[in-house]
Amino acid sequence: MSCRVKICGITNLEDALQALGAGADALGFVFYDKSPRYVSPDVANQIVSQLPPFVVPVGLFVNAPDDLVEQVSQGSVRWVIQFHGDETPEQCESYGKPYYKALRMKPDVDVLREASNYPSALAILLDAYKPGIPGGTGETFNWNAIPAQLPKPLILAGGLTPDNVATAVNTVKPYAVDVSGGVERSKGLKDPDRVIQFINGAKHGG
Ligand SMILES: O=C(O)c1ccccc1NCC(=O)[C@H](O)[C@H](O)COP(=O)(O)O
Repeated sequence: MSCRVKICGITNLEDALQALGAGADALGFVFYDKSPRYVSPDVANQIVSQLPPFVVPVGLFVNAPDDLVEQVSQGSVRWVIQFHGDETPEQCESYGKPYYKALRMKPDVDVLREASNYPSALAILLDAYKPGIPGGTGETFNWNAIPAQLPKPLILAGGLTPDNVATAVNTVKPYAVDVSGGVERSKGLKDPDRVIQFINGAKHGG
């Protein structure tokens, strides 16, 4: 089975449909208002209502208030939630929705221990750590620090690009890869050619 691809930071329908046409499996929508990729719940739910079947829309939150998560979730039964902040396992479970937990690769992080704290997560996403920026850093991290036996499917993120994604997939062998900045033409807008190159690299080695 080839590696799955999540294109994150979708802000408009055109980019969503282009990514799906190129073979994306999941689309990420950032509900963190300090991000240049922020999208409002209304716009995101409007986009999700026009997606074809067999596509996973992923709503991304960073220590968000309950009412924001609920407002988004109630817009469509299709949402999977990606918790990208310091949310506890209890918070992640409290919405009754399937979820991914993102862990940032701080130098001293015990990934196995952290990941095992979220037994109800569908997957664990590993992302680069940059103080003050919770995600979308455009930076890679040391893939050798990823434990071989994670308890959940791994989504690899952080600084992936059309140039390094095939190496990342061959080295780490993740369940899926996740990209934002590496396939943009400007913050929040995707570059169709880079999206195609990235997905080909992830699924077919370039
Ligand atoms: O993308 C953002 O702006 C963002 C902001 C705050 C929290 C998370 C964010 N993105 C999460 C993602 O899933 C990104 O795809 C992931 O961090 C990788 O980003 P990049 O290094 O730009 O590919």
